[in-house]
Amino acid sequence: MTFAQSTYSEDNTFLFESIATDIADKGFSIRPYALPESLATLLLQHINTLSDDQFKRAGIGRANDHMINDFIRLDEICWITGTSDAGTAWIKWAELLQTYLNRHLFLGLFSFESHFAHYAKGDFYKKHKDAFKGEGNRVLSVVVYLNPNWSSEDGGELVIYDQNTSESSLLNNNKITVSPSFGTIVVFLSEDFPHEVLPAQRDRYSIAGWFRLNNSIANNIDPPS
Ligand SMILES: O=C(O)CCC(=O)C(=O)O
Ligand SMILES: [Fe+2]
Repeated sequence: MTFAQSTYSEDNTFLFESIATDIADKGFSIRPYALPESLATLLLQHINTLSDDQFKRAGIGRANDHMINDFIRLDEICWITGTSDAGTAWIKWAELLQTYLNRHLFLGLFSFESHFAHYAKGDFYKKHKDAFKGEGNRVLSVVVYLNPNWSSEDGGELVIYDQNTSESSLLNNNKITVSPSFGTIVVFLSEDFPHEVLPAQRDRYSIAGWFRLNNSIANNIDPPS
């Protein structure tokens, strides 16, 4: 059995159940150190083998609207296509999550796209949304982090703005701050949560992915990315 196959068969039921419950309750889920260890390790090993020129400056917008904007984001990305054991294992895991969430939350998730991201020292991604209402496009965002021994001085936190939190969290300005620590998983409804990445003080590695609707169902002509 290859590593990819063994990761595929690992039992994720408890994890997927907690993610589904969180999404149903509040629209997002933050699960520290939750990615199956074998998968997280495989992804980290793989990311370490990627050379600088396999990463490209990330843009904003899609197709004709696509552009690089230094004031909005500085990270570099590498799309995951499943040509490596690690990429295949990751995509399989995401498919299992997709199937589970469709079965339990009826989200109608149809396809998945994802990329590795590298934020070098000083890089950030300003407050943004991953999708806009009515575009019928990205439904659910997932981010996992691949940074062993991340400390608070290393910055690079993900800040999620929750417009609907109860009064008890008003003290935090309706902000949820997530450390990009190894194996932490964040999942949220793409249209509902503006978020940003604070400047990283050292190299920060992650995967960002999006589950989408079937675009023919969403009645939206989907331009290639
Ligand atoms: O890396 C993160 O914490 C989030 C990245 C992000 O928001 C994005 O790529 O859209
Ligand atoms: Fe984002």
